[in-house]
Amino acid sequence: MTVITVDGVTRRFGDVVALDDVSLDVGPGELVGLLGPNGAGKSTLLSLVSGQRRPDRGTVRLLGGDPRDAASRIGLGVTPQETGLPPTLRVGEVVDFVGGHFPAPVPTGELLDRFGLTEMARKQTGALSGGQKRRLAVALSLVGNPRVILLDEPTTGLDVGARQALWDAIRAYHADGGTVLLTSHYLEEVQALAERVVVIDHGVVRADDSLGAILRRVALRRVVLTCADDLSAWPGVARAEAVAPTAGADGGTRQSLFTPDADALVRDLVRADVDFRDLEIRGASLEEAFAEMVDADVPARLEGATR
Ligand SMILES: Nc1ncnc2c1ncn2[C@@H]1O[C@H](COP(=O)(O)OP(=O)(O)OP(=O)(O)O)[C@@H](O)[C@H]1O
Repeated sequence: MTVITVDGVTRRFGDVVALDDVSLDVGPGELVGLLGPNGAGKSTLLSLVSGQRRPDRGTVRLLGGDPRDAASRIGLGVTPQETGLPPTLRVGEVVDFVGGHFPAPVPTGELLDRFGLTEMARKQTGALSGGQKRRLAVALSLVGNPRVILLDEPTTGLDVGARQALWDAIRAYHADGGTVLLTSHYLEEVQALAERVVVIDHGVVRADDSLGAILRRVALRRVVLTCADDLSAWPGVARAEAVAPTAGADGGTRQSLFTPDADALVRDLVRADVDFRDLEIRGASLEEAFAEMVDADVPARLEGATR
């Protein structure tokens, strides 16, 4: 049985199509990173899975049931992007309160210990730092001993140490068999945690693959040159695109060759005496390459980049 099933889901807000025919299955014990730029539709997808919203079209199932039924959500823990903690309640009281809604909550002391919050148990949440609040918000997703957790940008705004500590807690939950669907803007975060990565942009799933496969895809470098031959099938070229205007003033086609090893490709082309000119190599950072992956208008961007 899948833990989360999203099938052909479309969700609009007025004229904005936040999700456009999205399908996604998450199996037991998976740790899936949902990666995408601002406004991609990540939070909307989580809100459908947690039953806060209804899809306009398509179906969403959570642990075999309708997420809008409270019974389906007994096995669910959620950390939303923003958490409003009651400022005058103490940390321990908030954990007790949320845990009280579940049949078999984690004992408060144990949960606080796991998240390094023991010393703050008697502090009012209004007195916590931003990082401490975030830690508490993620801890609260686990208080009900859930089978699956949804984390919306769990470590945004945290310093390196706090981020590592939260990652460790998420990893520990996963190692115990828990299922995790988390969103992030940060490749680094997804890289640190996820086994599977779903890239979403403009409400559309652009890629859904293992972390390794996604990283290989985004780690490509771009070799731009003008050549009379089509080099798209050259060894080492993973993908090729014509760059508009494709024809140079004195003939040849301007083309972008994406490759994991730009140096080796250029050496090969020189050795084979391929007649190319105006060579440019753009070393894409992971961020740049990721942006390229979600950019539907790649040829236009490449044209701009080669000027
Ligand atoms: N309640 C709402 N009313 C109107 N439009 C909304 C609402 N919620 C989301 N949207 C729109 O739907 C689209 C997807 O938003 P969503 O919050 O799901 O994206 P996101 O990927 O989570 O973005 P971010 O990374 O910035 O949190 C955006 O265009 C957003 O403006």
